[in-house]
Amino acid sequence: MATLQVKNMTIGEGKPKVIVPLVGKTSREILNEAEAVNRLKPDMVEWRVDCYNEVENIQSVKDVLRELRAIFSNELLLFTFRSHKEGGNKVISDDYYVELNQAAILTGQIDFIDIELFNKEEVIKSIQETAKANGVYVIMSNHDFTKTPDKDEIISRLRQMQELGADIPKIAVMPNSVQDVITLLDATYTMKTKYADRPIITISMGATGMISRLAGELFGSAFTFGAGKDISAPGQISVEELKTVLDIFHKHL
Ligand SMILES: O=C1C[C@@](O)(C(=O)O)C[C@@H](O)[C@@H]1O
Repeated sequence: MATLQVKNMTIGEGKPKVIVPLVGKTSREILNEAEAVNRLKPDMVEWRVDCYNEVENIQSVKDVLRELRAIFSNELLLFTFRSHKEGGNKVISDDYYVELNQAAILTGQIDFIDIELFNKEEVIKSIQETAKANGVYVIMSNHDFTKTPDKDEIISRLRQMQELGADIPKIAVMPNSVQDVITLLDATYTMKTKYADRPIITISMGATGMISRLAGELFGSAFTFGAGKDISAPGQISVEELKTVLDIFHKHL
């Protein structure tokens, strides 16, 4: 599994890097949250723009992005519109999904953009081309909030993302048993050792899946999401606790 160098961060080696989501609803809430999250010293900050009540106003989105960049001048910034069908907060049209993501890329304020795999090919292509042309890296993602697909299906989705040219393929799934967590970890390790030629992110959500957020250095997940002011998905623990465990793994591995 090759690493990816972005700014001064080598992604895919050593400790998993910590991403903290921003899930505020108003501009004010988001900026207050950002100040608090900044103190946690995350490696990357994810703005979950689907939580923002003005997400349908491109100018407001751009204004918030400018302020976020000023706060997070050293951290990587990830822009994510999570669709309603994959656990997000708002339903928007394909056209607006493309327009919003392209506008975010063109601000020059973000480092990464999230594009969901389960989109029409032309939707993925248009956003990806804009990202490439503007030096923005693509995390391609897929989420299942109800179950864990089998090992082959998890691997097949991650490989599909890789074939589509994602810089970082990512999958988050919900376990209904401990065996499901083992399936996710098994798929992750097989991906890391057999198929991945770039960093990947894998998550088993909920309390049962917590180990997947802690042991990425062992199994092969390059990033892990920690809770800032609020969680953006079940199973996220505080950044402080998360970093403690990541340090323990790193020290002894
Ligand atoms: O895709 C992911 C992963 C996530 O769902 C998690 O389980 O930590 C949290 C989301 O904010 C993010 O976009």
